Amino acid sequence: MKRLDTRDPGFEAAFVALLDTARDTTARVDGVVAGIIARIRAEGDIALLDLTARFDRWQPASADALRVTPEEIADAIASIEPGLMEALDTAATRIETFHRAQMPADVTMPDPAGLTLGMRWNAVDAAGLYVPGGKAAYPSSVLMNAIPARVAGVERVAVAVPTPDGEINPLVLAACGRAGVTEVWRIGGAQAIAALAWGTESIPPVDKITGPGNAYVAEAKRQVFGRVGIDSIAGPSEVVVLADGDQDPARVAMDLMAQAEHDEAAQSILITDSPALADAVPGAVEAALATLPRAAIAGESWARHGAVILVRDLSEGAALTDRLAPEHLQLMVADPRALFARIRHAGAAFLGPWCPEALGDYVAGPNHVLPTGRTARFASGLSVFDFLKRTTWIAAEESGLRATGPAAVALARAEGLDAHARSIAERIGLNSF
Ligand SMILES: NC(=O)c1ccc[n+]([C@@H]2O[C@H](COP(=O)([O-])OP(=O)(O)OC[C@H]3O[C@@H](n4cnc5c(N)ncnc54)[C@H](O)[C@@H]3O)[C@@H](O)[C@H]2O)c1
Ligand SMILES: N[C@H](CO)Cc1c[nH]c[nH+]1
Ligand SMILES: [Zn+2]
Repeated sequence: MKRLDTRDPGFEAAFVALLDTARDTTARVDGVVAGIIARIRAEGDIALLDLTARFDRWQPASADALRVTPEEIADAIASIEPGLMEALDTAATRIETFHRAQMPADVTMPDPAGLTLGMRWNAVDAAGLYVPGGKAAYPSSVLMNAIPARVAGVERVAVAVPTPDGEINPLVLAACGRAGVTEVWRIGGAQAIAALAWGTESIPPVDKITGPGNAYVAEAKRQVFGRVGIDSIAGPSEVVVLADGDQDPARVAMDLMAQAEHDEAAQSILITDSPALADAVPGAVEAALATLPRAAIAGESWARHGAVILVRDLSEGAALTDRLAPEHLQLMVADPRALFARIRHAGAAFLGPWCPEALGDYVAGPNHVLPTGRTARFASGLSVFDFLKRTTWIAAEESGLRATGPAAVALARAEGLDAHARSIAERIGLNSF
């Protein structure tokens, strides 16, 4: 864990180093990922089976075994104890309500020149949803991906989830069932992203790939972009807790560890204007780690990428937060709304000491698939918009073409594009030359 203080002369260099640190598990994974994608493109199912055996330690008998059967989904649902199924249902209902509220309306705009202009939203035909499964199972990520896809109206929804050692978490399958997903593939990592993007003999390609994952998944999504659409780069988890001196160090510590326990490459940062809190939290983190089953992962993340930054005041903290553009931002201060108004770059914000980030991971309603690695400067969390695209349209009668066409003809002539000019001019009897 790094300790920084904005009063120190070396602060700016240390902060820039923190911003620039690559958090990938193996420093650079782009070469490995390019090799995996090339193999899937060249060899299809054979490569998929081989890479699944290598990285997930599971050797399927044939490509048919890669697809989860409807009976397996039904059995999984039946095996979940009712209280847990109720919790899944609460989460699903709340996520659906929030995402329904996001649905945009089509636009139709009659215009005084006699044209009618519009914009229509359509869902993509097929979406591939990546649900991580290497170090933890994520039933919640099934809901966060599949519900917006369904609300947007995507016809084919295919889930890819790795099954390390062949084991699949029943709650993941139950979440697929609850979200109405019937196409589930036991594949993970870069090979899953490549298979969804390019297709194999058994897996038809999709148009858009969404969902979080580790460094290999994030890099694979980056590399297949263009062949398919992607949402954001939702890589190893991050949180910035911006807290004042009235906060309980133990609660702050547990919130930091809640993201650290995802991955050794996760990053948890405390920014505070309170020297006392800055002094207390590292000890509270050690105390929390002593009680956490995933202490090895969380401790490694905290040691490698954690930071405590002491600032002169909360405005300075807000400015640093904007530079970090974290995936999650917790504002544990007396007036969180006022402070939030001064911060522009974060994937999702959690306002007040009673709003731990983990609430948003599961049941609040907004999506937990969020941009990481400072990409919240330009990207947003997953939403129905990721499964929709716009088609603009123009309807013209003769009068509308006569009113607006001459200007287009003039511009087409100026660009030297004769066919453009004549396609309009000859319709309205204008001498184009
Ligand atoms: N940003 C978000 O919205 C969000 C949400 C949930 C989870 N997460 C993140 O998702 C990630 C989940 O990671 P995970 O590892 O548990 O599951 P994962 O499914 O993302 O990755 C597992 C896969 O990684 C591949 N892999 C592992 N080691 C490899 C190697 N050496 N070479 C090639 N491929 C390799 C394997 O194919 C394996 O199937 C965590 O970083 C977590 O923080 C992010
Ligand atoms: N915090 C993760 C996003 O970074 C999402 C998640 C799922 N389950 C628990 N947490
Ligand atoms: Zn989480």
